[in-house]
Amino acid sequence: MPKTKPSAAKDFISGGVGGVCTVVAGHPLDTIKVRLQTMPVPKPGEAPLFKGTFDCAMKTVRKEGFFGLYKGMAAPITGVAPIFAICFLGFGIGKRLQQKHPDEELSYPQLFKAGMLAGVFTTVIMAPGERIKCLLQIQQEASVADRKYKGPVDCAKKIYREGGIRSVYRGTFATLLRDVPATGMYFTSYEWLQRVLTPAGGDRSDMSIGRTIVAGGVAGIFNWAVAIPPDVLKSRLQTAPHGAFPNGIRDVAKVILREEGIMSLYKGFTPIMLRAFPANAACFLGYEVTLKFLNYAVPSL
Ligand SMILES: CC(=O)O[C@H](CC(=O)[O-])C[N+](C)(C)C
Repeated sequence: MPKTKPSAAKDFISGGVGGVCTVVAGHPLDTIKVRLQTMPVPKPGEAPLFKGTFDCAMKTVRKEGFFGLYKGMAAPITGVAPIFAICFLGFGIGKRLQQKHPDEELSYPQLFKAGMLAGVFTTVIMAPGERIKCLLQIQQEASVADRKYKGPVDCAKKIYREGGIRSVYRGTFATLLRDVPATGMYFTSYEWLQRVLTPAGGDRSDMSIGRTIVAGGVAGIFNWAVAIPPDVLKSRLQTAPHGAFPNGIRDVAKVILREEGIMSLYKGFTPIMLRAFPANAACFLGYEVTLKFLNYAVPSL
């Protein structure tokens, strides 16, 4: 008999709590990342809008106040909780599909496959959620009245009016390209570190706060090491004016490589990596604590 009953409902709820923790811990650096990735290319002799992560943070706080860094958070908070809920649910399903019995320890390639399935599951809401989030994050007008999009619902309505459901789902393939391998990496590295850091004779399923923070933070870094280049392409595609890239991600890749070079595929590297550790340590901690609580309070769920 397994020590606790694995369940889709527990994975879903705990994943949702993990998602909320991720956003609260990581949104300011996510805003900086999107602004660096999408700032206009400076003309010859012109200074770039932001010189780097710190400059972008300082200019944003000076111009828009501290909460400028939290711009666009309503969309991820409402979007990310279900995304992470579905992600952890998908990972649980992916694991159970490969297990012969609930106690069977999966190999790393099997964990990777379960993670990739989770990446496919999340894209249905991740793609439109990211499109809305990126469009809101790049607005730099200080007053709401001057902004094109007043909030996530207004943004969703306007992009739908502009180009229908295709516009809302612009960047779906790019999102799959980013999240399928990255999510495989995410869960495999988390599980690997949990196993490696469990002391000899200890039990991996006994939660340890320190181990979870390290494994979760490093899993976030591994996730983004794979995800950054497709993420740059995705952000550009999702924030471009209607009709700018008729062939989608292929056109974006061609233009970026021709005009800005291969290194531009790593734009936003510093804020991404600075955010990755705390945001994902918070995520897995939120997930594990909630799961432990549910196993204690409603073991039969
Ligand atoms: C792109 C993204 O949401 O990555 C998640 C980690 C993070 O830093 O937000 C991981 N995952 C795609 C598995 C949800």
